[in-house]
Amino acid sequence: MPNPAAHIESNLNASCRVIISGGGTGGHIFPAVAIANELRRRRPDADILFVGANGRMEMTRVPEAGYRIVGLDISGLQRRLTPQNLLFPVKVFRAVRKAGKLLERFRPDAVVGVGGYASAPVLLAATSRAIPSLIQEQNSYAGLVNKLLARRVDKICVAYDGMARFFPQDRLVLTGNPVRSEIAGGSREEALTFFGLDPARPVLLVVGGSLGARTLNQATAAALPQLQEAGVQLLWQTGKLYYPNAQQEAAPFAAAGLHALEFIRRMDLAYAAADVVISRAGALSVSELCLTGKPCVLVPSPNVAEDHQTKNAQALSSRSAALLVTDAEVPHKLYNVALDLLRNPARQTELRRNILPLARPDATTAIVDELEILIERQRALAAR
Ligand SMILES: CC(=O)N[C@H]1[C@@H](OP(=O)(O)OP(=O)(O)OC[C@H]2O[C@@H](n3ccc(=O)[nH]c3=O)[C@H](O)[C@@H]2O)O[C@H](CO)[C@@H](O)[C@@H]1O
Repeated sequence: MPNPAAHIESNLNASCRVIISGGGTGGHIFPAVAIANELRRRRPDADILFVGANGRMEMTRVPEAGYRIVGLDISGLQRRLTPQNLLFPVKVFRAVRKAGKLLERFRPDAVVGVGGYASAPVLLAATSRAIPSLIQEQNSYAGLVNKLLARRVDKICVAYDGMARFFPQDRLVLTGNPVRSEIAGGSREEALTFFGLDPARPVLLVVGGSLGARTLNQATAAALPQLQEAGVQLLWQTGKLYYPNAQQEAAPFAAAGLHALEFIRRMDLAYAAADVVISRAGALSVSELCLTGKPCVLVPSPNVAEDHQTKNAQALSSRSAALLVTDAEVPHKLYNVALDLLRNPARQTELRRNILPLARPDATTAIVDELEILIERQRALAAR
């Protein structure tokens, strides 16, 4: 097995060296990219290295964002008894050892964990070497890795109130979720040209989270004739797994402006093009909808820990800042609600007015402020 540490060069003259670890889904990866971008904006010579899990989404998305990434061979513990589970402790042991070698070679001033498998070995190795560490927790219900490591790390940046039930109060900072800075800056004109859409007709964006959502895809496939009839254009993000089918289903509607897309790299333009968004209620999707002020129908995934997406969605729907349709209601309700909203500009304006104040545009800055404190502390210690 190749040793990832062996190939890593580190810039010992950089004003700081930081490792950012974690991933698995976009909800972990893109906040990590937002943190890296802000650190690089402040310190253009910062040496930033990502560590992810081999085979997971971060191994392609992070290089696309312009950063180096090293993959560890680590996966999650299955929730039932499987042969892989018997090997789990061995895998963790090996991953922690590799992470340790990586740290010794790269010599980071600080390590950031954003949740997901790869953050566990890196944070374990870092904290046992007294390297300063920071966790960013995106959800109102703490992820397993973050919960397990909370007592070992220096700072825990959270997006919701009430997180002291998971994390030690003395390390907690309420910052909000870091959203990539370009997300709210897309121009509608550029977006319509980019996606080849007609400026005279409304646009609906459907996003099933970074992996796609079966229920949304089934309902969207069934609604294609209705959308065409209504003159609505569609950007339908399907996720990798569902794309081959969805592409076939959408092909006859392409001339009417209804498009299936596996993954949207330019989410800034997708939001800018959209009049209305149907979305899963993952933490980052919700933060981005707040920041872009999009009228939206949220459909929380029922398959996540402690039903946290329902809580994310209710935080908005209870303030009339978004509409909520449950996963079970989707087949008979979702497209009636979405089409009503598309036909009702006054309701769109009301939702926009209510969702915008819920954004936390300074979240990334606040997290990188915390990170810089750790970096400076470490540099001061090293200079002694
Ligand atoms: C099923 C599951 O486990 N979902 C979790 C996962 O969601 P998931 O990975 O779907 O994450 P979010 O909804 O929080 O964020 C999705 C991110 O991917 C980006 N994006 C999405 C689609 C696309 O085509 N292009 C693109 O760039 C979005 O702009 C956003 O930045 O992590 C979130 C944050 O920990 C959790 O709240 C979710 O409950």
